Amino acid sequence: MIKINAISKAYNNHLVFNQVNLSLPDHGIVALIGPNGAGKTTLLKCITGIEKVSSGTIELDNRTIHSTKDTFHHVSYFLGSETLRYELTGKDHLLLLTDSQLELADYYIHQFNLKNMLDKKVKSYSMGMKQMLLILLTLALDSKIILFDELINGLDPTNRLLVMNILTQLKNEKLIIFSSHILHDVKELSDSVIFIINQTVYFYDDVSLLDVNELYAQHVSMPEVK
Ligand SMILES: Nc1ncnc2c1ncn2[C@@H]1O[C@H](COP(=O)(O)OP(=O)(O)OP(=O)(O)O)[C@@H](O)[C@H]1O
Repeated sequence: MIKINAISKAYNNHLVFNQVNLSLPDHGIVALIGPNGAGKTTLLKCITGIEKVSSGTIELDNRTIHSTKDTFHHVSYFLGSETLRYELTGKDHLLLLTDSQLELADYYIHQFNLKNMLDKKVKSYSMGMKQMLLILLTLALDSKIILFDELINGLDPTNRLLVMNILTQLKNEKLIIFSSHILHDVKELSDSVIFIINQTVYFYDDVSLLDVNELYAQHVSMPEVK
């Protein structure tokens, strides 16, 4: 469904990744890992069409993605809380949804126990509350492809488990790609892994055959724990 053909991406003269080829599965959970600044967010933005690739192509169902217009009905994404309107309440954000999306939103509001916070303005939300509102909105769009940038890093253990359970339920029908620095979550949640390091992108299609900590340690020097 998503096919990445020899893409390279540079910001001015700074090369982020070079000659990447990937064929992503049409459903399942893919973790995106790599050190700070490796290019995880950039890759997600290229898949959404927010960022243009410098060369190569990304295809969605055999059609090249040129901009967000090409992914609008197929890809929903969670790329940070700056997309929220701070003077509006959580409920105001739901007004953007269609009737069927609202129905789905109601289901997730119940599952995540979010009812109480929705009447409050987003500016009064904690980081985790903003994250939960974004997760709610992203899931309610019911897209076939869902991208989450640092999805669960800021959630408390209850919300983390609730979100992980929902994603596990959805993975048979959707492709979910989430970036994370928490290797434990990667092992627990994902079916496959994209690892970005030194401008190179590796894809491991079966996480059960992979030692994620070992992979990371092979490429990134880690300080000793004192
Ligand atoms: N809009 C931009 N203009 C110029 N350089 C950028 C831009 N966005 C990202 N970069 C650079 O591209 C590289 C990759 O950044 P990116 O945000 O994709 O990394 P990341 O893997 O998501 O990092 P982190 O784990 O810290 O979130 C970094 O060197 C960053 O400075």
